[in-house]
Amino acid sequence: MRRIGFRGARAQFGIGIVSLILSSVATAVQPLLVRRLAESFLAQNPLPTLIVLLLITSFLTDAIGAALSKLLLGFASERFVFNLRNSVVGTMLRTDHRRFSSFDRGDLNNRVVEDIPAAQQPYFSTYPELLSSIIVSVLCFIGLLFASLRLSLALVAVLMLVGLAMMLVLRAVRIAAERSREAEAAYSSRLYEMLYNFVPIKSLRAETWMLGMLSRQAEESRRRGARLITRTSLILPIINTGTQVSIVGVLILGGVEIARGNLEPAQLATFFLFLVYMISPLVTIAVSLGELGEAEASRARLKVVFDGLPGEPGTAEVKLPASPPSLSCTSQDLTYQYENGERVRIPDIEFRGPGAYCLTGGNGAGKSTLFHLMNGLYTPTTGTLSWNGLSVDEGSSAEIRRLVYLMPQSRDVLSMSVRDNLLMGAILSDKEILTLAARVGVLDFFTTLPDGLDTKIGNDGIDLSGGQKQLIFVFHALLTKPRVLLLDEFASNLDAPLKSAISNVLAELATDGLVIVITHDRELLERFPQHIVLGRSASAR
Ligand SMILES: Nc1ncnc2c1ncn2[C@@H]1O[C@H](COP(=O)(O)OP(=O)(O)OP(=O)(O)O)[C@@H](O)[C@H]1O
Repeated sequence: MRRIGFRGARAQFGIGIVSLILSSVATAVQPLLVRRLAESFLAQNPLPTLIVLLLITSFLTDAIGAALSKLLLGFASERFVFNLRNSVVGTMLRTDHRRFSSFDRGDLNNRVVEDIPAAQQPYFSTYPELLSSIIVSVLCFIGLLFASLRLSLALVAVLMLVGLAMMLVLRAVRIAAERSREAEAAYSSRLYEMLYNFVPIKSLRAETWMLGMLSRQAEESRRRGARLITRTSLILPIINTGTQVSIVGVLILGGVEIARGNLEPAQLATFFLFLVYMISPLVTIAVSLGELGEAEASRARLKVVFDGLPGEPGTAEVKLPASPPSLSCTSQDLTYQYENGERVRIPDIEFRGPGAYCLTGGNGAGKSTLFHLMNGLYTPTTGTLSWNGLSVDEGSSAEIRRLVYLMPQSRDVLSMSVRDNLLMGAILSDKEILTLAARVGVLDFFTTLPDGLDTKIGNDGIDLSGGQKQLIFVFHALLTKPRVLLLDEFASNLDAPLKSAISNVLAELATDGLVIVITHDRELLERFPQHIVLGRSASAR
């Protein structure tokens, strides 16, 4: 994860850290220089030019170094988020469909949007702040040791007690942060579902019920968030009390030491100066360690995505020829088991191309499952399915999907232009799109769009009817002209003339390819007389 995130950001990160170190060292030498200046004033010597120059230089280095490091680390963190987002989304899109289905989509959305920015926090904010604070604290502590060994040892004793209390609190913070992130992600998933099903929820008057479900999840998230805040809120009081006890202790003990003649007032003043310079870094160290616990919770959630979504195995060699003289798809003892244990048995079937088939059968007979297997999206659990003798398995599935196009039963248009929805990356001219439109008698639909093919669909653009959406899905399939086209209920929303015109295009595709249509539509069943019926056993008629 770190390797991917830092790609292209290493130089900015490196210079940012060097600037930070310079700035921290410049901060830590200031008490020393101030002490020298004060001593010179007390001795009524002339103004020590070198010390003054060094002090001014240290102020400037401190300010410039701190600003530069903030800027460069900020740029590097944006790059880190960008790299990780691209990588996670790329992994999701390339991953095995079956593994992907076991993830909750709302939760995945939350991991990319929320967890990635949270997980970058340590590298670009918390660790650098820790580094800077440790440098200043250590250098100031060395200054303290030189000013008074006894007072330093007393200070260490107080700091150790504070450190112990901090460790206990930080552990509690980390656990609470993990639980809080999980609760937030669960809320995000439920919200995602509500937004996705907004229309059915409204139309079925289920708003109150859905609000209740969301409120319960929000309440859980609030409860866990409150627990995290309770624990985090202990950090500052512990560090403040520790600081106050240290200051008061140093003054009392220092006074006693001066009275006993063991310490000079100037030594106590120097000790005090170093202590004051050390307080702010110590507070930062404590707060940063608390933040690390929260970032760790996000990092663990991202790790699950990286580990749980392995990419599909690539196909080293192209095994299925793009244009064989004939095509055949056969299955033997084929079964597919879903994540929930549901096992679908497919009777032995055989499709032979060129040609067109209708695939029919009762609800739940396994038609869509068979299409997903034929497309390589699913791989057989037992038995075999093969294209021209090439078995559908993990090694061949990506290659099979290159030639076998599946238009699934349920999908939605993308909030992009009509052209993007039609082509989805395919490179085709407007003329090719409009020629097909003219052929199936829907040229008017495309030419009367407000911005032509650039018309946006969705919030900023036009809304489409169910049939118009289906037209766009079918058009995409027809324009890409695959060798094998699997259409799952493509005609349910299309009017009779359009259905008939599209059937003609399909018949033409079937002259040198294979077209299979899942349908119960009488006209289509008559138009494509080769049928395979899935039931208890498949039968070809
Ligand atoms: N994602 C899934 N997870 C678990 N089981 C599933 C899933 N998809 C389908 N099934 C189960 O697999 C069986 C076959 O479903 P499939 O969708 O393939 O049937 P179908 O013939 O296409 O049905 P229909 O005509 O109703 O669309 C059904 O029993 C269904 O419950």
